[in-house]
Amino acid sequence: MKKLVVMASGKGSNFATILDHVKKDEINGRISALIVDKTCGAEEIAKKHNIPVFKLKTRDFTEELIKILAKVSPNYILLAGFMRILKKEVVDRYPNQIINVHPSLLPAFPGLNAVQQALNYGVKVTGCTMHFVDDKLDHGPIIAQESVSVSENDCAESLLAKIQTKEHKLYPQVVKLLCDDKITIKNRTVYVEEEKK
Ligand SMILES: Nc1nc2c(c(=O)[nH]1)N[C@@H](CN(C=O)c1ccc(C(=O)N[C@@H](CCC(=O)O)C(=O)O)cc1)CN2
Ligand SMILES: NCC(=O)N[C@@H]1O[C@H](COP(=O)([O-])[O-])[C@@H](O)[C@H]1O
Repeated sequence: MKKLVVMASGKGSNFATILDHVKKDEINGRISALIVDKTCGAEEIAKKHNIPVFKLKTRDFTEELIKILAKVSPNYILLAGFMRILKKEVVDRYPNQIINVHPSLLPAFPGLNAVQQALNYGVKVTGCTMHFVDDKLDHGPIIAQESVSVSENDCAESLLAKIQTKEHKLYPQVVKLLCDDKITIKNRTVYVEEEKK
């Protein structure tokens, strides 16, 4: 049973989806804590389900975060809409143990407002990416991706909704694979052990 910590800053729809799969025993893991950097929807979800919430208080939250993580001692740290960049001091303590979901097909459109970036560029296909987190931004080895088509009448909200539908499918799948030790990595290539038929 793996210990999971989720980090969020927003509504928490990805957190809620992962929690749902954990509660249905579909994932060999338990969410030990939620870490947030602001009052947010994810915090309300955690409180409703009696999951301990740690709220980062300082602007440079690195030392505070290191102490919290040392106390909880997770196997994996799941960034689910956490909108702050983790410093090298944190990332180096948890090699290949921190993952993130990003609303574009990386390396396209890294950073903030990825969905609007894709619309502004005029791409016909975008999507979401699950990746390991390194000390750079949206640069870590890619674990999995899902695509969505961009229609002419899409706006940022409608396109984000399509992308998040795929995120809510992909994120729990990746967490399940991680908790079942079915993901390995060599250099920048991530290998996923296929389900035995
Ligand atoms: N070391 C890493 N930390 C984080 C990564 C990562 O890949 N490496 N991913 C992000 C998530 N993310 C995109 O997926 C992302 C989050 C935040 C930002 C950003 O520019 N944040 C600003 C503050 C924005 C705000 O407060 O509203 C900043 O930190 O200066 C870009 C991309 C999570 N962390
Ligand atoms: N660059 C990071 C980024 O934009 N992450 C995005 O924040 C959303 C959080 O939604 P949620 O709080 O409902 O899970 C997700 O769609 C995720 O891809």
